[in-house]
Amino acid sequence: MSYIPGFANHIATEAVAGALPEGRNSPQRPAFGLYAEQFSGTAFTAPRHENRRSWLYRIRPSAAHGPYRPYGGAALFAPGTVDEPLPPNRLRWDPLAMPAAPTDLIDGMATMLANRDPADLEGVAVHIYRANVDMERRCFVDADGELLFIPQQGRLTLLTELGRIDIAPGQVALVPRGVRFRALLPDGAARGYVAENHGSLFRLPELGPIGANGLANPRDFETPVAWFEDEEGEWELVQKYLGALWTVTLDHSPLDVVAWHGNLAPWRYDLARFNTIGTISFDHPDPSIFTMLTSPSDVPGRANADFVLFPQRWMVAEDTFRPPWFHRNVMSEAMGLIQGAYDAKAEGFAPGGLSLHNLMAGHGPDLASWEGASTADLAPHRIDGTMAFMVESCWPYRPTRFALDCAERQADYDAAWGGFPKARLPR
Ligand SMILES: O=C(O)Cc1cc(O)ccc1O
Ligand SMILES: [Fe+2]
Repeated sequence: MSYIPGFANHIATEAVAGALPEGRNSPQRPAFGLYAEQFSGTAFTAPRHENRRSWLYRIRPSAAHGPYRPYGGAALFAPGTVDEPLPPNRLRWDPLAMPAAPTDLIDGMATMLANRDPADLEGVAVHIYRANVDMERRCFVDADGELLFIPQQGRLTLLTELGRIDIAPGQVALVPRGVRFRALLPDGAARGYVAENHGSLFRLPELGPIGANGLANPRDFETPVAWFEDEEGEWELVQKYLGALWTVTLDHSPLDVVAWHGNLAPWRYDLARFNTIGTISFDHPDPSIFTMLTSPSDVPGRANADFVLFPQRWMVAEDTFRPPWFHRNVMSEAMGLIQGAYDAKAEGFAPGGLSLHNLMAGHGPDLASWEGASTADLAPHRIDGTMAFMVESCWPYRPTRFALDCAERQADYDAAWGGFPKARLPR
């Protein structure tokens, strides 16, 4: 399976020679009787540099379906968040247990945190998936936002309308809003995170004085070439729409796009390609230096969602407390860990776990990390074998009922900041 490098480039690809019209989008009779369909990710009138759309040439129009009915499965996926007053508590979870029964990616999705209503076209939700069977004769489509898949355990194959994406822990993939797909699990079991962005599309951040290169470079994003399946018989299509799940039965696989062109398409990215930038003098920079993707809000500089990476890297700062400092922010921080240990949390934050430090919550290094980093010899030191991430949002997150009540929620997270010695002022 091959991929085309670049971020949001205009691509033209066909799985059958002659399927893609030349020089026009909507010929009177597309080749082979294919149906031409425009697929938009932004308003028609969005500024040119933000405008994202593709033209799909498919075996049947995606309009060919009956009425959707409420979907009875995936009880933990998009159940809504608790509406009681939200205490200003920090929250943390151990990795969620793998399911005992056969469970595919969609039924294995547990929504943990969300903010805003998908109908606002703002906000972001954080889900965790645990799955052990392939999606067979079953597809999923999210009308509520683009899906950033962050595997933590086991490979994922995403068979999407616009091509096939293979990812493993250490890689991420993005499926745009409205792209139908099904997921296969080559390792039999998989766990990971999904950031669902209801707001403006994720893009690469501005680089300012960093210059023309650095952080995630556009050439390292990979978009799959056209791929399709021509399958008949009963197929289920589950849709997430305005915060609820719906199902419809089709008489064919909806993954029937034979050719497409445009700049709205899924991609994958290898996190090892991230060009991490940090201090070579003193002080720990703000975590915005680690931004891989950003979804701006309407307020300049205040992200609807930032996807931020904390990769393995060298720490060389002189006369500096090197891990993240103590802080309280107006932004809200959901964090996950793909591999290794996170430098601000010596204890209790396991790969596959999740934490939430919401609006103005005091947080930072736990006691053990603070003790270690305050007394460490400041020779150059490499933080190895780690990859943490943050989904930072200007909208405070609310947990779901499941997130609050599940056995994996740590009852004693506040203890991470217990036992700090009092400062000793001169008498
Ligand atoms: O809270 C965290 O661990 C995330 C974080 C990391 C960092 O390097 C600086 C600030 C920050 O919020
Ligand atoms: Fe933080």
